[in-house]
Amino acid sequence: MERAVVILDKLARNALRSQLIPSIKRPSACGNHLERHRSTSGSESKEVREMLSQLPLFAGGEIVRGFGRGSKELGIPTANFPLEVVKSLPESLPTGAYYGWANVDNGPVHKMVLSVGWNPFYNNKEKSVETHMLHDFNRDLYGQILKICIVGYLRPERSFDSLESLIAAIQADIEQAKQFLDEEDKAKLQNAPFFTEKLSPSK
Ligand SMILES: Cc1cc2nc3c(=O)[nH]c(=O)nc-3n(C[C@H](O)[C@H](O)[C@H](O)COP(=O)(O)O)c2cc1C
Ligand SMILES: Nc1ncnc2c1ncn2[C@@H]1O[C@H](COP(=O)(O)OP(=O)(O)O)[C@@H](O)[C@H]1O
Repeated sequence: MERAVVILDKLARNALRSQLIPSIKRPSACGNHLERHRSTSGSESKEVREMLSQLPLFAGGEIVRGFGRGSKELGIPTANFPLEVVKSLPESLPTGAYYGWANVDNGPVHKMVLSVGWNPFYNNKEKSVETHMLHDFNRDLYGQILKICIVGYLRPERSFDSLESLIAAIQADIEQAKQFLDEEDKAKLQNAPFFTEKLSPSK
């Protein structure tokens, strides 16, 4: 069984690079989330710029069990990738919240938000990559193949004073993701051939 693969679609990446990099200077496309970074440190801005140059990123693999907190504690279920997929994403991809597109077993493509990191609120020991699709599946998805297209970055991961604050932050991520993904250059990525192709082994 092909357990985990990651595909970085260079063509699609190059196609978007020309649109995302200038948008750092023109807040119209991705201004909101980058603004949050400008207000912190200069080095973070550079890191965000470097990260954006790698988007979009396409990845896929089997959905495995996490800690089961997403649906029970947060009311926000997340589909977790195995460690092989987590490790094969670029190391320079900063931890934090992202948005993009996702599908399961080559089915319909849905908007999604994504968490990359150690979940400081829970102090996880392993890095995880977790996708919440903005779709009501009403069932678990373990063992099925998740494909994602990471389109943009929202914010760094952080700890929170309370579970309610963590949930509120993710809900805010979801609202932002919905808006950004309606923009034409981001919306078109939901039709990427990657979502219907057979997965090829890790490159
Ligand atoms: C969009 C998004 C943003 C997140 N941001 C944070 C964060 O800033 N800090 C944090 O500790 N966890 C964050 N999480 C991760 C949740 O804590 C995690 O999904 C939850 O613990 C469920 O994990 P599980 O799938 O292992 O049960 C985020 C999750 C999502 C989907
Ligand atoms: N909209 C959705 N987005 C992502 N995963 C979902 C969704 N709906 C159901 N699931 C599935 O729900 C199950 C439970 O999620 P969660 O509570 O986060 O557990 P885990 O920590 O094992 O991932 C997982 O199999 C997940 O794949």
